[in-house]
Amino acid sequence: MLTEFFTLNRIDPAARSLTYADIPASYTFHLRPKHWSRRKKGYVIGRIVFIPPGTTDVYFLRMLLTKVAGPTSFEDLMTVDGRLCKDYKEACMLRGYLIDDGEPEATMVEVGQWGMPALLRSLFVMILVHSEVADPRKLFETNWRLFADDFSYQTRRTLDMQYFQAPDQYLRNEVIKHIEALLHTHCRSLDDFGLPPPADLGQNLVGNRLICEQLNYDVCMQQRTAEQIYSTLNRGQQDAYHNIMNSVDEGAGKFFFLYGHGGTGKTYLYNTIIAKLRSQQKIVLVVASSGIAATLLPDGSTGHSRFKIPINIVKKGTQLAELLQQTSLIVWDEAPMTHRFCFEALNKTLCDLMGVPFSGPTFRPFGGKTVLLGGDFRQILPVIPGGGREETLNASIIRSPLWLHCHLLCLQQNMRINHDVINERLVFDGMTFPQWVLAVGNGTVPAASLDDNNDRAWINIPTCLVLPPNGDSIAPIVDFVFHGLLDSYRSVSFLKNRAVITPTNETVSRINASVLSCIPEETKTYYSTDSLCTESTDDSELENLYPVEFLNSLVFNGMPEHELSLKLYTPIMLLRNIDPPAGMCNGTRLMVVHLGTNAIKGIILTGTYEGTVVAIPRIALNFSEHKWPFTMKRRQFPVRLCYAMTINKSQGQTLDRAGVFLPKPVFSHGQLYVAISRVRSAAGLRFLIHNDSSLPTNCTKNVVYTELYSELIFQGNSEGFFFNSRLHISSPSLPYIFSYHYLYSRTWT
Ligand SMILES: Nc1ncnc2c1ncn2[C@@H]1O[C@H](COP(=O)(O)OP(=O)(O)OP(=O)(O)O)[C@@H](O)[C@H]1O
Repeated sequence: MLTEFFTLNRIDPAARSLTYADIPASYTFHLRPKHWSRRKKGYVIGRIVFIPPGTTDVYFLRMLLTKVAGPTSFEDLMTVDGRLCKDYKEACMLRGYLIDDGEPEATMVEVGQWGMPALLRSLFVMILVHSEVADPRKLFETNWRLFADDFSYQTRRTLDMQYFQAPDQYLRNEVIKHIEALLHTHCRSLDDFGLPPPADLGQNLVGNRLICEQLNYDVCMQQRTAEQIYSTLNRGQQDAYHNIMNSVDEGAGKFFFLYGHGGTGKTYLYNTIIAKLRSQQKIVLVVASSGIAATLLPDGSTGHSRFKIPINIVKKGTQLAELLQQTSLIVWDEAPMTHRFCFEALNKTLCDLMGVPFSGPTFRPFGGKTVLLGGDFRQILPVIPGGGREETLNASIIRSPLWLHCHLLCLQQNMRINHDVINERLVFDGMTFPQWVLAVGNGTVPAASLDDNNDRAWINIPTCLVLPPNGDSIAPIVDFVFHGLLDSYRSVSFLKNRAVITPTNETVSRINASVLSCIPEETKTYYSTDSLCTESTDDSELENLYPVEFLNSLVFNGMPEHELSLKLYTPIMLLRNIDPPAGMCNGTRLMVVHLGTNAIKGIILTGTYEGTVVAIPRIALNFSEHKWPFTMKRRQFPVRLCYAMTINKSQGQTLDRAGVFLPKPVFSHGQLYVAISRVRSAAGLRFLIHNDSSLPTNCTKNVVYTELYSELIFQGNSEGFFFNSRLHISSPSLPYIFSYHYLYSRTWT
């Protein structure tokens, strides 16, 4: 009938004054052949099928047919002032049949001033259903935030996270779901009004506590922090900042390594980037290789615990998988001390989760996530039990295939060092103390000339830093570090700033026992209960072969002693990450303030949680070693006295007074550098060296795997600013890199 109506309008000028709805009053429709002819008698009222208001095309076609007189075709209906509209709705708009959204919009704004979100949602639906809103989608997009206020609040209460800002995507979806339910009560649907259906967001928003935790930040505070720190960044930090932020903003997914010696402001830069991204409601996962470094980062945790490396594989669909998928940036501090397999495992996990192939032209490191590793390769490298130089180097991230994709960012300006009189004084061979520390780290201190020894690793320690030995007594170093112990042994500030540092656990125990014996407090001894882990063996005979007394005598790396003797006010160090979010990490130092039967009460001495009082329970710890055919379980407080600590444990600690006791030389890369770089000034550092009588007492070994540095930077060819076709180096003073000695001697000045 409609086609014939158009035909009639083309041939009969009289019909052109009528609309489709009017035509039956003056014309009759014939079926064979189909056509309209002028009505000769009678009067008929035309009726067009009712179509409820909405956004469907037929609704607007119907509106045109009831209002436009004499159209000659569908195109003619859609043409307004000579312009062919894209659809009937637009034609209605241009012809002025639809009310301008100004009015619904004004209604929303007005009621928005006093109405609650639930009321606004109902109002919106009423307007949709009962008014002919020209563009419901636009009205929704401009107002949905008004409808969502109560969802934000409810989410915060449910999660008990006062700063949690539910992501827009989640809030919008909740609004859509509620509006859909309201429309159903009017027998209408979202589709009727061109509104999007609710998305299936799974459990990845408020259903996923891991994600919520990463969004529970006061965005205004983060923004202020980011702005404030950003304004103080030095040039190198700014360059690195923009490189990293661009990668996140553009979704470029670059892999960066932030390289700089201690004090060049790596942590400062991480903090700026983290605050900026968190202020934008982006997820940043912040981890460090050691628990102690993790406590220095905002909401940091250890890489192993965060990514469940290496045992658990992150399965798709789990909360952790969703968290990783939604992460914008991963920051990993102290990366050089982590085995490259951990990064490779993370790479595979992320590739798997992000659907990126592990190899080939479309491979993207870490599945296309921006990853920022950082640290100082002069420090301790991954510890490989029984491993030598090559095994240690092979475990470094530099030897990983991932390194070829790395963008190396260098920080060179030391922002920490005290340029005080003592530090500026020359200590050795024309070098000031800070220059000498870096030269030790770089392995560029001249070799000592020793009569019977051609090992060039032996170096002379500046004599002003060496204490004269007294037989094999440890008294000189203990006296230097704990000078005034009897007056100050209860003082937190005294204890937190000093320690003896030495390469092995054996010497640590000896020094601890010696200092403990001087403390005028009662000793309390805790004995561990040791057993064989039944799950580790089927051999019931093993229990007879290895009696409990034997297990009590065993000492494993990182294991608390069977006989743990403590006194009030002694400093202890945690040996396990028992509660990282509360600052109780492997390496955290505390002072004992109560020795209970089942718990030890302590005050955290350093880091973000300094001054916090905590309780430490006994826990069960499992240990195994290749040479024993069993796993041993020891139930004990996971602590050790820490008047002295091993060099490896001292990494990350800052001290005012450190005594480096070397009954034997260090044995691994970076140990001497880590030991001497714990202090801020030469005045706080002394050595006690027990060498064979054939060697001078100011002479010791410095183990530095220098090939690491050449592999770090000098790999491959040069390509403009880049040294390797894929290894990119960005540094404001790149030419200095060609002269290592010059570079590192410059950085302290
Ligand atoms: N741009 C800067 N302006 C002011 N102070 C800064 C700046 N950058 C760093 N600092 C300060 O310098 C000191 C060292 O910085 P930071 O701890 O970030 O160095 P780092 O490279 O992480 O050192 P480490 O490797 O020993 O942990 C800190 O006290 C920090 O506040």
